Parts: sequence; structure tokens; C-alpha cells
Amino acid sequence: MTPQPQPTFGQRLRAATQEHGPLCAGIDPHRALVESWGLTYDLDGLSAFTATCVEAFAGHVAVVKPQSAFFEAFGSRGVAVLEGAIGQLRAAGTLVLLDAKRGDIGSTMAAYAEAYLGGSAPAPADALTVSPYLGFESLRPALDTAAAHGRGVFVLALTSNPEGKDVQHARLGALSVAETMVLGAAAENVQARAAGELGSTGLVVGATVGTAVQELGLDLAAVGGPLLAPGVGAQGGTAEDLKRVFGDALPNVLPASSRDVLSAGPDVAGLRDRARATSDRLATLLA
Ligand SMILES: O=C(O)c1cc(=O)[nH]c(=O)n1[C@@H]1O[C@H](COP(=O)(O)O)[C@@H](O)[C@H]1O
Repeated sequence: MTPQPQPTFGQRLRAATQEHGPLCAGIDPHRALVESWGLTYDLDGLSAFTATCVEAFAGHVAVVKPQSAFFEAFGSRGVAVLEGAIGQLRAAGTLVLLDAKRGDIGSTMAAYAEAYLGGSAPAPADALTVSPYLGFESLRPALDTAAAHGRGVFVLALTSNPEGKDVQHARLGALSVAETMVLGAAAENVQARAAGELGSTGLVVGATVGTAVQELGLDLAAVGGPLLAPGVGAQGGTAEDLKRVFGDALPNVLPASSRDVLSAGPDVAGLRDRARATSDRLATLLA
């Protein structure tokens, strides 16, 4: 019997958002949030916070995005909590986008790719955020490792923080730095686009970037991959902003929200309801 080709990350993401709506729910255990849930800001509090998020989100949202920094802050035992959560979410069929924004030179990038996306990664994620400021092509090991294992990457292009534009709007000859990321991701997604499918190389474009997409003349619809839009909620990004920022690329947008959703905890049902309501609202907008 001929083995079936494994589904790509883009295919799995499309199916997940069709089933659950477009929300990417963040797990960002900030000290203030953990304490507002009545937990102590220590390893026990981190574990309890994470377990509540997993219970609320697993099987109920399309994608969960744990922010690695908040787990790394507790050292190897914090990372073990993160690895446990990744495993539980994926076992429930929920896609995990690990937000670690890794970026380095080729051989070191290859080690990061193996660590998070490889065939023998200890706790592989379905996708990883990556930082392209050592050059788009420095990401090659992550792009190739992800593709080989049906996983994805999200490349920073226009980040939601106000300082991002100092680098991302800068021009390299005719092209802005952001546009090199758009063209790089589009090239990775050519085959998927030709097949009428969502590609597995995504970009990060914040919901808070105002008119930057238009000013820089970026063709986000041509990327052919998912467009992670953080900044919804706590950073001030609204559903209306998503419309303005993304225009005809709206169907590929994966809006991400962390604090705004997490503030509905610690009650599991309350947290799940907030995530579902946010996802439903966004689904109507993106339809
Ligand atoms: O890659 C990201 O997810 C990301 C990119 C970006 O441009 N801006 C941004 O806020 N993020 C992440 O998205 C999350 C935003 O959290 P909230 O502002 O609480 O919704 C954090 O984990 C950020 O690190």
C-alpha cells in the first residue's frame, strides 16, 4: 500500500480554524495575571495556571500559543511545565504554536529547528515563531525541518510593538525589510498556493500596525500562508483594526490574544467561554 503523504501544517491549520474558528489563544503567565487568579507566582502557580489554560482551551480553540519566555523564567522546571502543556494540547488535537521567536546563524538555527520542529524534538510544536533579522535565508533550517515534518513557522514581519518599525520599515534599496519577509514567505508557499491550499510559512503582522501595510505597499494576500495577528485586546488592537490592516488578506488571518482572554480565568468554564466568544466574534468578521 502506498503511504499517505502527511498533511502539511497549512492544511491542518485550515481544518482547525474551520472547526473551531480563527482564534489563537495565548498562554502568557505574567506575574500580575498569575496573582490575579489567586495563585502564587512560583512553580506551583505556574503549573496550576498552565493546567487551567490547557483544560479550558484543549479541543475548544484552533491554536494555542504558549509564550516560552514565561516558562523559561522558572528555569528547567518551568520548561518542563511548558513541555507537558504542549504534549497535552497536541494529544487533544489542538495545534500548538510555540512563541519563542528563535533566530540565529545557519548551524545554530538548525539546532533550534531540531529542538522544536524536528523528528526527535523532545516536545515538538506544530509551529514556531522565528526572527528573521539575521537574514530571511538564515531561517532555512527551520523552514526545511518544518516542511519535512508537516510543521510550520511564523516569521516576524511587522511586529505589534511601536519600536518594530525602526528596523521593519527600513529600506534595502527598493524593498523595505518587511517586504523581504513577505516575498520570502510567498516563495516558500508557492507549491501550496498552486494547489489552492494554505501554505505552512506564515508571517507575524500585528493588529496594531495601523497603516504600515498600505504605506509599505505589502501584498499580504500574495503570501499564501497564515498571518498571525497579535495585539488583539490588551495592546489595543480591535476587530476593526484587523479589517483595516489586512484588507483582502483577511481570510488568512489568525488573530492572537493572550491577556484579554486570560483575564477571564481562573474559572475553567469562564476562560473557555471568553475564548469561544472571542473566536466567534472574529469568525464573523473574517468570513
Ligand atoms: O509573535 C508573537 O506572538 C508576537 C509578535 C508581536 O509582534 N507582538 C506580540 O505581542 N507577540 C506576542 O503575542 C503575545 C501578546 O500578548 P497580549 O498582548 O497579552 O495579547 C505575547 O506573547 C507577545 O510576545
